[in-house]
Amino acid sequence: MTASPRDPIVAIASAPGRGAVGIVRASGRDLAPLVAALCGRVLKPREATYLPFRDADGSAIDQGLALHFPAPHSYTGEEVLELQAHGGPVVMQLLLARCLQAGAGIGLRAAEPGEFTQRAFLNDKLDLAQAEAVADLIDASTEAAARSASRSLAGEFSQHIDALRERLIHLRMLVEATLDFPEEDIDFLRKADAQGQLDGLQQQLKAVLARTRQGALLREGITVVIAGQPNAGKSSLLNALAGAELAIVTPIAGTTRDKVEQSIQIEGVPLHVVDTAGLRDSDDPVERIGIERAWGAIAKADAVLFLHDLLRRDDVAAQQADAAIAQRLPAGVPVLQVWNKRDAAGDAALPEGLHLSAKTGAGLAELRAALLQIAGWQALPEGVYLARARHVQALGRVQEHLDAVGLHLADGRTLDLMAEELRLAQNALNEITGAFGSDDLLGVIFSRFCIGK
Ligand SMILES: Nc1nc2c(c(=O)[nH]1)N(C=O)[C@@H](CNc1ccc(C(=O)N[C@@H](CCC(=O)O)C(=O)O)cc1)CN2
Ligand SMILES: Nc1nc2c(ncn2[C@@H]2O[C@H](COP(=O)(O)OP(=O)(O)OP(=O)(O)O)[C@@H](O)[C@H]2O)c(=O)[nH]1
Ligand SMILES: [Mg+2]
Repeated sequence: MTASPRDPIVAIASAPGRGAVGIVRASGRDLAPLVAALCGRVLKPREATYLPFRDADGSAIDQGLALHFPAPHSYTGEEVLELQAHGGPVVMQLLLARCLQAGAGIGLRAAEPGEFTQRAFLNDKLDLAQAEAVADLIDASTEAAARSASRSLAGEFSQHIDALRERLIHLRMLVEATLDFPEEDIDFLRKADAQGQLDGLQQQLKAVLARTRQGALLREGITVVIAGQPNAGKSSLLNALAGAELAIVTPIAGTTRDKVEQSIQIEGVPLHVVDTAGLRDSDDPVERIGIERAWGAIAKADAVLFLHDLLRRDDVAAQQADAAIAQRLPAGVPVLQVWNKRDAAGDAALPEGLHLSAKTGAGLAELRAALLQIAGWQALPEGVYLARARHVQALGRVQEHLDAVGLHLADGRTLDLMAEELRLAQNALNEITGAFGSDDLLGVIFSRFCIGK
């Protein structure tokens, strides 16, 4: 990255609303005029000073702590000024406005979302995966997500990517060297055990991919659609899982029309549960629209929870209706067969699948475990670092390119294609940590941050 001078920026760094303390933060070069105007003195580096923050007329806006970080030893790697004031929204706005006014001469402007962290990235304080972890840490809604994001921010994920990259570069150099010296040939690669290196690399990649998938799962979760005939108890089950009366429950078949969505978490894994209209042939135009929506949700589901009614297990019409639904379920989506109303079903032998009662809660623990399993969640002994779907996709592309390298290596006559596949594999790895990342990608990632971060 070229270290081009960037505009100084300022923003409220603390959350909107009232708080005990609020922070206004500026980052840039040559902030001395700003420091002088707001604080009325030169500040000792990295030391908190209690002083009045001065308005244009010299009066105090508030008394607080000022912190000055000379470049490059700051969060952004630029010169940073922090004003830690009493955290009222009006105080924060006054301080922000005063900074913009006092900083007009140095071109100070309000920061865009994520711009502080983007600068930390551009100044090599964080790589891209770590910068993403900052946003994920702030957004974390479960303890597991927060702890895992913190690991990624500390660089645990990046270290795995860097280790892969080093091995990949080693193999790449070997192949490129063979290309550069035409008298060398595929035997040279054989002697250098290129195959062994590739195998090792692929194995390591597999392990990293598995862990990254877990990390992405912890961040993104999966969508589970509850589907089945009317009155099976779908809405009752959603309510039982959520622990709240979200969806309307009645004994009338065809109660639910709109989809009802609720995110819950099981062991920290987010599950987006969707309750849908009971599936049947209907002449009611409103119900038909609901049923269409149910099929639409099923088509997009990561897993389908197919709910059956134990009280109708011997009813031939119900069996036929279930069979018709089963036939229409999309191939490739995992389906969990679940029987409801166990509390009222007597002691007859139970059909295959999970059995529960949305009414009493019996069997819900087993259902939760089965949902975790279908999501592919395994609590790893080493712990999880948080990752994103973007990272999993990039690693998947690395895997494809390495598979192609294997084919070319076996072929033995396509060294140049092998070199190209290795280059593409490295590019895909680089996208994760942001080495040579495209500007488009950076724009998308940082624009999703909150302002002041
Ligand atoms: N008041 C305050 N609290 C905060 C932040 C902040 O910006 N301000 N942070 C913002 O997200 C987080 C902490 N992140 C930070 C990261 C690096 C440096 C820093 O000064 N780095 C220097 C020195 C490192 C050192 O002494 O070891 C450097 O990297 O050179 C500061 C904060 C959370 N808490
Ligand atoms: N005994 C018993 N009754 C249940 C259980 N779960 C649901 N019910 C009853 O079954 C009826 C239908 O429940 P709902 O949750 O509305 O069923 P649904 O599948 O959402 O129905 P639609 O929205 O019409 O598709 C209601 O009278 C519920 O009280 C259960 O576990 N045991
Ligand atoms: Mg319902």
